[in-house]
Amino acid sequence: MKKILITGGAGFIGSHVVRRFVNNYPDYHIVNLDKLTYAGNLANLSDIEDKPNYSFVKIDITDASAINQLFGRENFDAVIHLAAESHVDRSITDPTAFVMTNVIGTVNLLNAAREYWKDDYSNKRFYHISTDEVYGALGETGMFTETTAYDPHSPYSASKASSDHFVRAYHDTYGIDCVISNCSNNYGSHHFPEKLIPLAINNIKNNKPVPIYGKGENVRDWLWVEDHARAIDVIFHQAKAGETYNIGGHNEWKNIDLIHLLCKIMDDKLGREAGTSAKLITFVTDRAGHDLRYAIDSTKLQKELGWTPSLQFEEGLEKTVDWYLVNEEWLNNVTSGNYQSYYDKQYNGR
Ligand SMILES: Cc1cn([C@H]2C[C@H](O)[C@@H](COP(=O)(O)OP(=O)(O)O[C@H]3O[C@H](C)C(=O)[C@H](O)[C@H]3O)O2)c(=O)[nH]c1=O
Repeated sequence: MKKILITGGAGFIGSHVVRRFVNNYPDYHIVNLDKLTYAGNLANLSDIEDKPNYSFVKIDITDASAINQLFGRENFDAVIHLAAESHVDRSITDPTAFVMTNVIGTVNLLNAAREYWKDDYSNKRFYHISTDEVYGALGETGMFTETTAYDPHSPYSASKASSDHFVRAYHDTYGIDCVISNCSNNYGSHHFPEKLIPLAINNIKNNKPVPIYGKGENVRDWLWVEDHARAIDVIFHQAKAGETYNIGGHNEWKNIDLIHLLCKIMDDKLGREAGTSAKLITFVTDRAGHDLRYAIDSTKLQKELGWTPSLQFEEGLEKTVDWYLVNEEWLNNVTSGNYQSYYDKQYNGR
């Protein structure tokens, strides 16, 4: 049985990866490591938490000794590293938290891999999940490829760029089998409502203003989170050591156009008169250093490993809205801060 450490498994993307691996690979044991910050929520995994091939450990990756003890106790075959501070706005107000978790935390994991796998790196794998924001910003044309030079602008993207560099350095210097993927914006279920799409869904539902930074002209490439989890599965199993893959939806939207589409879906779903939700759109002060456009070319992943996105955006957005409307309790819990009590109830004393 393979033992795989997935870090950040209680977060948005992480929980989709954990669910996929636990369900699809009964012969793997998945250890989910998460600090359970405001954005980590074990309720995201309530459907798989009792499976025999799943366990959870609450650890902060900035705690090197806790990481080393874990590696000493468990004989991991691989690490899929998703744990990160991920919200660009928070990185602008508190950059140090991003350096600590995203840079120091990643180096702590790499050091543990280096120490505990040193007898034979060949059968191990360290897979770092990263972002397209490391490449910087595009004008109106062009796309990021795997050879685009790094040019991060926000403290968040600078911390992810730095952690990518460390992962490559440990591959080149110590020979650890490392793989990196850089993905575009994700959307789907279990997304903490501070990011654009879930925040807008929550605000529209509650008749609150939907804040659009600047003029809403910024462009993002949106990918359904389950397609990202499938890409991670494919890359984890098939990529050669040292490789990097870009992952994207080939699905660019200006923020304002996306929000208008979302408002239309919400009007339909909530039985509101057409145009009601759009009245909530409120233009607010722009994000500092706001990157104009991200667009990512995933041809390499498609050609070499055969992955393509499965879901059309309009359909995926509707599915996402449905999920939030049905899972009102989840949304109320995360927005009221109650979700921590879920952890206390489920895991304290175990
Ligand atoms: C929260 C919010 C955002 N925005 C704008 C800012 C961006 O142009 C766009 C998406 O913002 P969001 O914060 O949802 O995501 P990004 O800043 O693009 O970054 C996200 O996608 C990448 C790949 C990651 O790697 C990040 O971890 C992830 O957070 O909407 C608004 O106009 N209003 C709002 O209230």
